[in-house]
Amino acid sequence: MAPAHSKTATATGRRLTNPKKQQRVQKRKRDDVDVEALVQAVADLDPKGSGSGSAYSSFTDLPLSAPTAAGLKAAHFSTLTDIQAKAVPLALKGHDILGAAKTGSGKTLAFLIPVLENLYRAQCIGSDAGLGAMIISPTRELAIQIFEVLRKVGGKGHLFAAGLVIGGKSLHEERDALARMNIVVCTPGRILQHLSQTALFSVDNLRMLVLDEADRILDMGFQRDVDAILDYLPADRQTMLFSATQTKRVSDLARLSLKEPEYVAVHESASSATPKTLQQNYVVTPLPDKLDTLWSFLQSSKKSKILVFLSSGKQVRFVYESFRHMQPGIPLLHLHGRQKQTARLDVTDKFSRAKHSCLFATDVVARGLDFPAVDWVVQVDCPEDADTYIHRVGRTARYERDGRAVLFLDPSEEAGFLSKLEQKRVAVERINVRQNKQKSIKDQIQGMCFQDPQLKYLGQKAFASYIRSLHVQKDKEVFKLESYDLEGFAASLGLPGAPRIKFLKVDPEEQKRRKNASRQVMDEESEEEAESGSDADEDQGTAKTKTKNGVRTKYDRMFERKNQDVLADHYAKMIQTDDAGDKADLSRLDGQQADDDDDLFAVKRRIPAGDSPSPSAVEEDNEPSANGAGVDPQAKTVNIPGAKQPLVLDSKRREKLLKSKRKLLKLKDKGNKVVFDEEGQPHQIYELEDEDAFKARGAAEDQRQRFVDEEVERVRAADVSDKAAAKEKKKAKREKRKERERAEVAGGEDEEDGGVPVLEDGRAGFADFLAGVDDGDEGVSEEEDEQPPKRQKKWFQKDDEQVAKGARDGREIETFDELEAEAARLLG
Ligand SMILES: Nc1ncnc2c1ncn2[C@@H]1O[C@H](COP(=O)(O)OP(=O)(O)OP(=O)(O)O)[C@@H](O)[C@H]1O
Repeated sequence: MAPAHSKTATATGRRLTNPKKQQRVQKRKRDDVDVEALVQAVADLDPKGSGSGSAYSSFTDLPLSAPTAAGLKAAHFSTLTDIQAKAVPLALKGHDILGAAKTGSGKTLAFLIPVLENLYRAQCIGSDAGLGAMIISPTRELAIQIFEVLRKVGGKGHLFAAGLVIGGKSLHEERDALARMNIVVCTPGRILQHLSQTALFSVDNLRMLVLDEADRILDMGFQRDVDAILDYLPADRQTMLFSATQTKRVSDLARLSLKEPEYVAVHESASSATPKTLQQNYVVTPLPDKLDTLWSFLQSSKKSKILVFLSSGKQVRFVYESFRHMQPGIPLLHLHGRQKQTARLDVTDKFSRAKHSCLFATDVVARGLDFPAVDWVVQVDCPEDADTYIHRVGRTARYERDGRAVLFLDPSEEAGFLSKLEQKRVAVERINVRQNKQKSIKDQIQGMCFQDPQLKYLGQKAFASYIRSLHVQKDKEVFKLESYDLEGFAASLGLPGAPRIKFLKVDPEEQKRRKNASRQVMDEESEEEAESGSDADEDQGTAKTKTKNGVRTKYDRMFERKNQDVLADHYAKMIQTDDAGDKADLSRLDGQQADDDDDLFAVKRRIPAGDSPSPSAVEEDNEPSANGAGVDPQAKTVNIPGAKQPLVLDSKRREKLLKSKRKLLKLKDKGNKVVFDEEGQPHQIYELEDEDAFKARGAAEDQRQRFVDEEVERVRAADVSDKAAAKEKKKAKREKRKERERAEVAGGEDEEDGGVPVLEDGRAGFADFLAGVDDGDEGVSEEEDEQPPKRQKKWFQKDDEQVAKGARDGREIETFDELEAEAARLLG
């Protein structure tokens, strides 16, 4: 099989002089004979099984073309799995198929083999033949995986042009390739884009349509795209649907215009809907303790390959970033739908190849992905329904391998979700976490969030998105928002309190109380000020005057806010991006894409329009111009170094202003005079002490003298105690050295006897090295005592003097030139 861009078989009928072309034509003739025989063999095929009525067990039992048989052999596929044995013969005969089988049971080959074979028998090969088969997958990762299997099996001799259309490349590139494809593996959104925009892309010859993870593709999320795609496709085609949790809705089947579909459900009568080799458990862990439990789990499973499911990309990012900082001792990876395509591919590839690793992911990897040898699937956040549970746990225990899965449930979710699982024939057994293994990481996370505002920001986003995910859950028997300990959950994400979420109804009484409380405080304050009879307020403008009247404006509230700079970086960027109409990359932690549910936050500290974004955030984006100003071409703002706010370029006059340095000076901050205290801390000038109070403490000279005396006394006392401490240290060290020498003399007993470890060259080891370091003047080590005293560098000496002298230090003046230079130095 050739990729879409390579040459396909040449049309027959022309005189061919090229030997390669002649060979190809001969092969085609042979193929023609093959094809005729195959068509006959398929017509004779009994889809129910071999002659004796039993299902087919080997691929060699089926009438397959030579290239497909060779591909299967090369990939070491010899026996058919149950779903393949039942679905492939029916599909070869052209039936529409509704295929359902457990996860990891080989459904991909069950539709790929018929695709290759049916197109081969129809000789739908080469660019003239047009597109013969379309395989739709819900995610890019799964589409890539299907394409890889197609290449593996079809790559041994088939001449089809096959391609992937999942986005990530330019439309133009994909368009050119699409025009020549016989088989396309695609995602719904991207293929629809081509169907509606690419003039040369014809689907008139399409014979086969396959929906992998059909129930997902047909559900609400893709409904519009899929319906639009179906409108373009010819009605006369073979349609195949596959999934571990198959749709049976009549409306879905009608949408797809299936013709007397064969329902092939191999595990329907099985006692469990999940693989037999999968061990499934759950632990009840309250929401605030989930991260503790996850951390403790990772600590005890470092030599495993683990896939951890969380409910949203924000959860994934927060857990990944915070755990990464705490270095769990197992390589961490993360994957969610908002990552860039290249990053997603890189992560799936790394996780596939890893022996021991932990991947935090959203449901973007819940379906279809065939990561090799996953030991554990951990569901930290409860899945939305039992089907999602089945797909998630299906990432382990694939094709007869063993695997384990554990589900974390909040006490409020336990009864509801277990009954849903039971209805779907999924049995999970409760286990408890060993208390001696459970470790709390709440303090660590809180500490990290305190130090790193970006992590705290991620925590807030994670909180909001999790609450939203609970809020939008359809199954209210399982997800009862009021039953969760949200304050505790916020604390477990390192937040000082639960952020307020718009859709969470606040008790109206409480809301009223909060409003009135702040007004009361302001009223009390203004009353106090009025009583003190200060006139100063009136000079400070309307804000305070109004406060006196009991009316608070939004400006009052703005100036009352504390810690305004904590998240300024993020909010500034957020506002900037919004303004530019571009939801671009907000994250500076790992370069991932922006989030789109910011509206969930009742942002209490949004930066007012007049305030400038933090300089660092703006400077990063802006290129410096000739006069030092950085221009952001999208936002049309300019950063003026030293100016309080960026200059908005909204008129020609302002653009001209940029060219005049003198005029720019007007925009710059004039600067503030500050006074430094004893500790070197700057203070505003108005913070200076009142002159009268200063005078009341005596004459200035007396005060100075008193201060000097006190300081001298303090330094003297400190000196005495320092010397005593240094003496003690020196004594202890001498004792230690003597002890060591005694030990060496006594026959060099080895260090296993408790002595100080000795390095190979006889030097003392690390412990002794530490003991030899001293910070006091008196504590200089004895070896150093024996060395000639180092010349002290005079505190006023310049470095260049030192360099000039350094060349001559330690030796006599020998030449006349040197003598002259020395004389010049002494004079000058
Ligand atoms: N006939 C076969 N012989 C040996 N291995 C097979 C065979 N068919 C499939 N496999 C292997 O089984 C694994 C699972 O196959 P596949 O991904 O097709 O499962 P699936 O049923 O599509 O799973 P899911 O429901 O999760 O999408 C793959 O690693 C595949 O290589």
